[in-house]
Amino acid sequence: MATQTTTMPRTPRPFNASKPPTGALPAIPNTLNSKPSLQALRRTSLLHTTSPSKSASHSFSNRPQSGIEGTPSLDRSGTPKRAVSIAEAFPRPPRNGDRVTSLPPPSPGHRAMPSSPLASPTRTANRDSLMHGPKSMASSTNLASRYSRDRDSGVGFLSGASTTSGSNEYTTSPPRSRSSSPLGSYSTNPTTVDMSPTASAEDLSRGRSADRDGEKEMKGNVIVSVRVRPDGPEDQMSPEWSIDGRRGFLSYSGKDGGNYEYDNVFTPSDNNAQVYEASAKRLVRRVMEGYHGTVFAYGMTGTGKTFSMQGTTSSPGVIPLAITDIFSFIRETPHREFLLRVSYLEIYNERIHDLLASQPGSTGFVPLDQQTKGEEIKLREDPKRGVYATPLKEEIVQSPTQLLRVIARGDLCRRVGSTQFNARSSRSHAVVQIVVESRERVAGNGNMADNRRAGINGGVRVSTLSLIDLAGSERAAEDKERRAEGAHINRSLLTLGTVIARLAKDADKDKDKGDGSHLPYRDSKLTRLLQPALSGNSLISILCTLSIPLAGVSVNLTNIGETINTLKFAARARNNIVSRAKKGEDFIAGIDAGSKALLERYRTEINDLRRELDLQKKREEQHLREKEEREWIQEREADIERHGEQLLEMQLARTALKERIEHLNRLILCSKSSGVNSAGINSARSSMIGPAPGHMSSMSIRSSIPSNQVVRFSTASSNPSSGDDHDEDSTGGDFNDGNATLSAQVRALQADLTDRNRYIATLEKRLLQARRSSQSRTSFGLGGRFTGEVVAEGRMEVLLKEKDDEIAELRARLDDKERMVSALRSAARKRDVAELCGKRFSGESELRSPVTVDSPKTEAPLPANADGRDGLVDCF
Ligand SMILES: Nc1ncnc2c1ncn2[C@@H]1O[C@H](COP(=O)(O)OP(=O)(O)OP(=O)(O)O)[C@@H](O)[C@H]1O
Repeated sequence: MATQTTTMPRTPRPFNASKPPTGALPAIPNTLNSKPSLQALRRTSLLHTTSPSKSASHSFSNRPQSGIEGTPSLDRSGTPKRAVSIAEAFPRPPRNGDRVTSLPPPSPGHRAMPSSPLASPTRTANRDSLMHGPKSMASSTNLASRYSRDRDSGVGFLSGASTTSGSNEYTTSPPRSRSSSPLGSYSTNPTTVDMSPTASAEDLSRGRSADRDGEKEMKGNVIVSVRVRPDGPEDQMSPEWSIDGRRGFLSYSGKDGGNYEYDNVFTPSDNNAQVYEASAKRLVRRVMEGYHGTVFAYGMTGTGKTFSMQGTTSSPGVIPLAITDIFSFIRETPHREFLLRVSYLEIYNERIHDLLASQPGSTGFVPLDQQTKGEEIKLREDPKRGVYATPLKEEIVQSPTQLLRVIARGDLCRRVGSTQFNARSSRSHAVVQIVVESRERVAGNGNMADNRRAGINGGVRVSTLSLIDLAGSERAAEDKERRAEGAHINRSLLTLGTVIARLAKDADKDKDKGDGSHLPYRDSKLTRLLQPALSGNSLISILCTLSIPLAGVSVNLTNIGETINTLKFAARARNNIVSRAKKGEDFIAGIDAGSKALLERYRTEINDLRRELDLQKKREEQHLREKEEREWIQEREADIERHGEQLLEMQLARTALKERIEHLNRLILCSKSSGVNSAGINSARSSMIGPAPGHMSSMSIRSSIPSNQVVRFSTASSNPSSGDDHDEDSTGGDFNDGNATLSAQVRALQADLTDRNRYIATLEKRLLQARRSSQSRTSFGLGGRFTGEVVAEGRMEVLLKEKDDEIAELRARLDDKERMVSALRSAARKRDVAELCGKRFSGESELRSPVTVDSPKTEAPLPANADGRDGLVDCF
């Protein structure tokens, strides 16, 4: 026996690769002791066939009275069966078709099955073909919908199209469920109809309808199926075994044998697709509608649990088919939005490991003790969430491929070991958990406000689908490690059996309480994890796998015992588990879903992010506006600076002008002073001095004459002794060269005046331009927007006004100058005249007496002004 372990990906195990175990197996508590005879079974079968309508009429009234083990009537005859079901919420799948696998075996061509599981006819189809004659085979989807229609019409099973396979003939089973009996001998099964406020209208109407006529078949929330692994051709099976797949019966006539009835009995010829269709498909769809659902495979090692749950590439099992259906449902339900998250854990040697957080061995073949495993997971209990494992990695998945990939990754980390019965035996219980969150889709952001606007009050609905592949029960192995693992596996399975066996008593005892608090759920991690499902909060489908020996093959009694234990386990589960599963309420965000519904949290987060995005956008716009404003301000500041520079320039020009004017004034005064001592001038002055124009000019000029110059003039003029032409030359400065110099000064002054006029005109023009551009910028729509600009504009106005004033002043001065120039001219003319006269006069006097020449000098010395300046100034 190989004892090596591996983390290699699982590959399909070869058909009949292992033999059934022969070792001792843990005993399952047996609360059902009777062993119905094969005759009783046959009688039942016969009645099933001949009077199908009875099933409906006895749906709720009687418990089965047959001696079939697994029906509560065996030990609690007459006691109402406690199986609870939602009205149509989790309907039983159609019964098996013509799958009676009892001796004598069917004809060889009877079980010809199509190779593709999805395209293959289902058992229900087979049944249909038998009842209604051969018809073409429809797709599995069509079959499902037809099944649904028939169920609603009360027929309970497929009708209509079907197919024959070769020359096979099939019969359709009558509508029935575990709560119904064609014999009319089943005890009453008090069925709980989910009339909770969250039940859909469809559910309610179905419930009412079922209550009303009592003829409609009520569907159980707990489906128990048995699958027989093919150990060889079915017709070579041991004659002690009889399988009626169509009716869900299985009997063993050997030692400790009995007759058993289940919701489904799958023969070796049934493939994975058929198993899924009948045992899990409707559960999966109900999970999508808001119910919690649990599917688990139980059975002896090597009997096909993993094969049924995972399947192979060519024959996908329950898990991949469920995943396909989940996404089909999402596609078919456009008015809701979904969020799926998946976790994958294993219970190995009573320790929980997160398979999604673990790393598989890189070499692919790593001894168990060397396999890297993630952090140990603890189980916690919460009133809302029930029992859950934490911390557990959950991955959000968006497509079937992604989900399958995640699970495949977890599979790589699952502990697998070689045992006597299975080369790749699962050494742990593996739990895939898919959490489905859904909510009504609304236009807008999908927040609660949008919901209210759309008239939708509901929040997020959360449901969980648990798909569990249990480790197989096995006898004590020779290998120490395998033995230790086996002990843990067997102990947990034993606890599971014990809990299930005591569920019936528990329900009787704790009708009021019903919390199962005294049940040994805590004795193993497996039962603790399954507690919510076993205690009634979940729809359950249990698939028990077993292997039936071939005829003539020596049978190990231990194997037989283990097979019988599996059958008993299944029977008890079917009778004792009571499911009160209700559709999950829609959690309103912030109340219940706060910690649970990721969808709501994501929606809230999306809304928050959207708000943040809007805010960001606004901030960006604001930033852009501010930037533009800054740029505008900078432009204005540059303008102001430019204006400032221009102003400065103008100020400089003005200063230059002032200086020049002063200079010119000085020059003019000097030229006047040059005539101070001249008699001609003095005499002319008396005629020049008029009260009117000269006075204004003199006042104006005097005001701008520096006092030192005046003093100089005064000194010169107050010295009569030296006041002759010669003296005048010495004190007259640059212009003391007589008449010619005076005319030159006048010309220079005129040129200067022209220059200044031109310069002032330029200044005026520039000022005008500056004012205009400033005004146009201000009126460009931005004027007055900012205080700084207003201030700047105000300052500009003031400056411009100052400039205007200055120009006016300059103009006035210019006028003065012009007047002064014209006065000078006329003075020059008079002087010329005076000189001429003087020359003539002096020529005559020279002839007579030279003394008279000095007379003008003494004649009228210029009176000094009050400030001591030369009085000559006043002649201007
Ligand atoms: N219905 C079936 N049809 C074809 N092959 C099957 C079927 N059931 C099981 N097998 C084969 O039997 C072998 C053992 O099956 P599987 O590993 O699924 O058993 P198991 O119950 O999971 O065992 P363990 O508890 O040791 O993990 C595999 O090779 C598998 O391919």
